[in-house]
Amino acid sequence: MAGLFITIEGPEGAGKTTVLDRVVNELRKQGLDIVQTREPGGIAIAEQIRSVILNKENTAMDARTEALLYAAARRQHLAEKVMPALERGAIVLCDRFVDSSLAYQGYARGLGMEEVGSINAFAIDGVMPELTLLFDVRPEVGLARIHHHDGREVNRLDLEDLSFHEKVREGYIKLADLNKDRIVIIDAEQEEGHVFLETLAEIEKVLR
Ligand SMILES: Nc1ncnc2c1ncn2[C@@H]1O[C@H](COP(=O)(O)OP(=O)(O)OP(=O)(O)O)[C@@H](O)[C@H]1O
Ligand SMILES: Cc1cn([C@H]2C[C@H](O)[C@@H](COP(=O)(O)O)O2)c(=O)[nH]c1=O
Repeated sequence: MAGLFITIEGPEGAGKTTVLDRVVNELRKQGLDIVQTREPGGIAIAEQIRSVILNKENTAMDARTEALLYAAARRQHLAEKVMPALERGAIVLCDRFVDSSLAYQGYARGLGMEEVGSINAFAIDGVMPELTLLFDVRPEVGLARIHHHDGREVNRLDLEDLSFHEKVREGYIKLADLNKDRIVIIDAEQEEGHVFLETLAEIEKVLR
């Protein structure tokens, strides 16, 4: 595939969406063909799956069902949006991808990173990002941010206890250790402007 696939990862309230919006603006000003998207979601079918997974009423959802639904949404989003964009040579910037499933379902939920990796191998069929930026933030900082963010709906995963969110962060750090050639850690507790500049610089490195 001719394009470039970049993902942004991190715990709740890390600032991914805020910084991604600024980065996309900047890169579009440079005349680049940018597709900004997110998981779960990004296209109608995956957004419908998202609303099932994140619905606060769905407290009975089994952990494996949750993992499978994320993988299903991922497959549809890849097939319908990401792969066609990469094939035409675009730069795809995606808020979350398979590392979220490994950190949240594999590590924090305890399903196992390998097991969750296996169901996702079927979904992604070899498509992996060239670069992943991991926005690292302590969960208490990230959660405080989202609770003060007017208009941001608190979803089923946000409501997990602090120890779950601590495990998510731990899972991400393990993934970064295992994938040093792909995952770059950004200190997301810095002031937003610094996070933006560091993110842009990392992306520009792979664009060169
Ligand atoms: N570096 C920063 N310092 C302080 N606040 C920030 C920073 N970056 C973002 N915020 C604020 O934190 C809140 C959450 O940001 P944002 O929605 O971008 O996070 P996110 O990583 O996309 O979260 P989630 O994945 O949980 O939806 C927003 O109110 C945003 O303005
Ligand atoms: C892709 C993916 C996401 N999650 C979790 C992470 C968040 O709690 C929500 C998505 O909400 P956001 O506001 O868009 O960040 O879903 C997950 O557990 N596993 C995944 O694969």
